[in-house]
Amino acid sequence: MPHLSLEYSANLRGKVDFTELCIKLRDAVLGTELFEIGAIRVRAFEASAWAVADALPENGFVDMSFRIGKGRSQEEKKRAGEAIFFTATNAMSGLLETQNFALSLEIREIESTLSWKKNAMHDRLRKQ
Ligand SMILES: O=C(O)C/C(=C\C=C(/O)C(=O)O)C(=O)O
Repeated sequence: MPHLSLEYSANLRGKVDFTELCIKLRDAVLGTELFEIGAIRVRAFEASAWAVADALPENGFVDMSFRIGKGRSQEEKKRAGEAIFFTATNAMSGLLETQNFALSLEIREIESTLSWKKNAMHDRLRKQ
């Protein structure tokens, strides 16, 4: 399943609407037309402890990890990454204007022989 997981420093709570950001990122992933709707999962986790750069208390981060199945070309993976990063950059443009914020994204491929899944949503969504 394409999993987009965000980790963020707790000092961003209240500064970013992470529910809204997850929805925007889901839309961005879907918009690439590289992933099935029923497979997309986006979520955000708060890090209650962090130390970033020069450790100023106002320093914060959002780190995104996108885990996907194998089979897409390098160009397709780059396109997906750019769509995600563009959406996140727009959503957090205010933070990026401060000198206390870092945003990152990494795409990793899931080894299919070491991955198990059942997804009850495909049947419903493939009928639409
Ligand atoms: O292959 C994968 O694990 C990831 C994937 C799709 C997964 C599902 O369809 C699913 O979990 O239901 C992908 O498209 O990258």
